[in-house]
Amino acid sequence: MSRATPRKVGLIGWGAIGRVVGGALAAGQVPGAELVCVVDNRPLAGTAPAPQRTVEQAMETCDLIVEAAGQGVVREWGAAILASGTDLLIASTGALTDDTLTDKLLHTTPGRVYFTGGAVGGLDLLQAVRAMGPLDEVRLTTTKLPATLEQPWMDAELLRRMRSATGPVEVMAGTARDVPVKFPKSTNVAASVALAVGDPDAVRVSVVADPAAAHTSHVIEASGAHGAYRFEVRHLPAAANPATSQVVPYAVLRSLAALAGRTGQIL
Ligand SMILES: NC(=O)C1=CN([C@@H]2O[C@H](COP(=O)(O)OP(=O)(O)OC[C@H]3O[C@@H](n4cnc5c(N)ncnc54)[C@H](O)[C@@H]3O)[C@@H](O)[C@H]2O)C=CC1
Ligand SMILES: O=C([O-])CC(=O)C(=O)O
Repeated sequence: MSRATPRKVGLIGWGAIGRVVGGALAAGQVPGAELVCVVDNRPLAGTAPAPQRTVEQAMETCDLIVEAAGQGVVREWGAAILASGTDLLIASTGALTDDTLTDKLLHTTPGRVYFTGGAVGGLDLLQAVRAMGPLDEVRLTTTKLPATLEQPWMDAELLRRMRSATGPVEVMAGTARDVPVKFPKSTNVAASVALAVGDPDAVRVSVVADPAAAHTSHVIEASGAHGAYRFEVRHLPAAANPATSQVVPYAVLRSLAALAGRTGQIL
């Protein structure tokens, strides 16, 4: 059953994700949800289908805010949004590698915090498995085009290897605690896996740059007392931002449909 009154949605981030999400909302493609305003730190000059507002204004007029801007927005505004009574759907899950912030977001009321599955699948099942007890081993291997993984902290030698690579190059091996900090705009998926299994330190992550990676791939492998799990996805990158997979805005729209109470939704 749908909610009696539509959810009033504010969107932070008018980029590769936000434009598709905002366009679909404005076109009425998510019954029970309407786009009220858009927040971005760049002037949008009327290019969005709803007025540009500040985060403070969005909190006053919306009952659900979608973050599709970056980890910094989650850190700066997450708790304030929830404290204002506005629900928050987060795409930049990488901010949740900070336990203090995670704790705050999970315990600040009366708003409720949600995370989109984003670019990866299987998180619902891993969360169910985790309810039976901890997993022994969880691995994520993310492979992308080298240019989408370049970071200011990389030394000249690593950049040279990435730029001249003719095959896959591992650019970082670590955990879901430290990888999303090093690649803030391109490895949120690691933090999403960690949210599903309940422990960022338990997820081993390998980030691979591959000049032949026409598709971004994420392979999740997990095992424990109750079984073994493997999820592999290959996505075309979004044209507007190749660090983001094309499917991500549609994952956000699916999350929004669930929050708007769409019947028949797979949860
Ligand atoms: N959970 C997941 O699977 C995924 C999560 N993401 C997250 O979503 C974020 C957005 O992705 P895209 O749309 O591809 O990025 P994008 O770079 O295309 O767009 C980001 C937009 O947010 C705006 N923005 C940035 N900082 C802001 C701030 N402090 N206040 C207001 N606006 C701000 C920018 O001006 C830009 O318009 C990524 O940075 C990443 O953290 C992205 C892909 C997958
Ligand atoms: O996790 C991220 O930030 C982006 C990503 O890998 C994807 O969209 O496939």
